[in-house]
Amino acid sequence: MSGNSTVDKEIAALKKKLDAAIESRSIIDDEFKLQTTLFTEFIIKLSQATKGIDLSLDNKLAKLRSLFTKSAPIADVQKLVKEITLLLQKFSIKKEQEIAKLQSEFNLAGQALQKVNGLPENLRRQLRTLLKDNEETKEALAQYIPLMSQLVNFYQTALKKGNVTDNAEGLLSQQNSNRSEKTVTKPDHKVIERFTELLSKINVSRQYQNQLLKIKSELKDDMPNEKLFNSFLAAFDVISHDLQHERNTAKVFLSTLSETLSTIQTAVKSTISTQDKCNKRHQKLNTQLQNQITDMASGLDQANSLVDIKVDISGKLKAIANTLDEKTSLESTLQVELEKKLVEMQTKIETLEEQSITFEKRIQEQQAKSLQDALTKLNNRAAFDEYFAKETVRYQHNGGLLAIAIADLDDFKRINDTYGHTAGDKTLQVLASTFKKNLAGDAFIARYGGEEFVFIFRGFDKAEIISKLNALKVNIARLPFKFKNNKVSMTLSVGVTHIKTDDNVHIAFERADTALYKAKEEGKNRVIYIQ
Ligand SMILES: Nc1nc2c(ncn2[C@@H]2O[C@H](COP(=O)(O)OP(=O)(O)OP(=O)(O)O)[C@@H](O)[C@H]2O)c(=O)[nH]1
Repeated sequence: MSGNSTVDKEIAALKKKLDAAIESRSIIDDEFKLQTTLFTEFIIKLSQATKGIDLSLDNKLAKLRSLFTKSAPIADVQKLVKEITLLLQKFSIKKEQEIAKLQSEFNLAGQALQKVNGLPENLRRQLRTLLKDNEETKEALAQYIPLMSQLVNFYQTALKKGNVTDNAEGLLSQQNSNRSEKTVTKPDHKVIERFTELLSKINVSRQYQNQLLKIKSELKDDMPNEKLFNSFLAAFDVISHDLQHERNTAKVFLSTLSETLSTIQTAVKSTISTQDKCNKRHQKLNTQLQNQITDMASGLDQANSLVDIKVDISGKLKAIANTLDEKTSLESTLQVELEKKLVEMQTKIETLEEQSITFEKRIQEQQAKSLQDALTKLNNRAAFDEYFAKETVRYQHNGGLLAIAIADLDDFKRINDTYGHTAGDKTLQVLASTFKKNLAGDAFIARYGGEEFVFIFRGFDKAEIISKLNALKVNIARLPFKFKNNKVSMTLSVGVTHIKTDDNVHIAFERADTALYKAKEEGKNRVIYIQ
């Protein structure tokens, strides 16, 4: 009896375990299905954005989609994602070469247009600027492919994470191991951090910037995986729309340019042939007139009476008048035709002019953006490199005073970790505008990266620079930041040095960096100058 009851108890316990296992399995299955759907959606969007770029890329993406629908092993998916990443990277290089080719074709077409006679002077000038700008710009389209490649890389990391914890546990999981309780899968904090940084680096047209900022502001450490996936998809949508927009702008301009060129070519050809025909017709009419006049003269010789002469002359004068009418009408037809052609050409040129203004604006916008930090709107690192190199050369030629300061926020990681990345971003924006308010007239200001900024001073001695930087430091510490109802103050450490005659940009930068390191070591919130 007692033996039976023990067996019953064991059976009941086993059944309970089995039920729990079945339930936990079904939760895992549901979640995996959901994440698979989101990933498949991402692959579809990636396929749409890259469609037609490369046949083997199209095929691999289609294969990836089918692996997902067949719930293939995650190792196969990873292998394919790796291949796709490599292809995108290869394509990024190819695309750059194609853009260079497109630019040179555009230059040739533009130069041909410049040679057309009668082109309005302002259009000629704009074309010259456009051609010059075009030589230097290749950012516009080239930036997208590496972005896609980064996003795919990102997914690969996410996939690996899923694989490390357990192949069916989810793509971005940091799971709660108690699966019998219904838990929401949370993404890894690092993944959100990297995604946020990537979003900060993406430079899209103004009209799409707010959409990216919105996506970024919605990223939170405690957001569920599916929401993060939706953010990936949304970011991808924005990038792909921007790419489309970019392609369209360039396409519209180039097609207007080629249309105008061919209209001008046709008009010139047809004017030449009309002129040719008219010349022949003119010659014929001239001969006719010549003959009529000769005929009139010979008529005079043979006339017997004044009446005969009158009749003869009046008849011949009528014929001459008719020939002259014909000549005038031919000339006016030619005039009308020429005017028509001119109006047609003018209209085309005006359209081209409008398009070239739009295109020029886009190029200028792209150029400005390629030197501007997307988050703070300060100069970016590329702009700093260019400026610092130029100023150093100038200093080596002309002498004077040139100094570089590197400023780094103290304990900024704490802001991110405690209040989130969006709060961190806002902080960086407020600091950037404080830098501008305090130093704009005195220094070139740039965001070097992360929470590091650089200032270049020209014409100030040690005491003046230290006083300016100390004043800035005090103003930063006074900024009234408030996060989640907590008053927070930020401090700044700065390292600064003057450039010396035998310095190069790297040596000077390193000296300022050493000064910054010293400022951090000595307790932060200070300015250190190194000779
Ligand atoms: N919100 C936000 N954070 C960023 C961005 N770029 C870099 N960071 C963060 O800046 C922090 C830098 O941390 P650390 O290098 O440890 O520096 P720190 O906390 O300021 O410490 P000290 O420099 O020693 O005072 C990291 O948390 C980065 O994620 C950005 O664009 N936005």
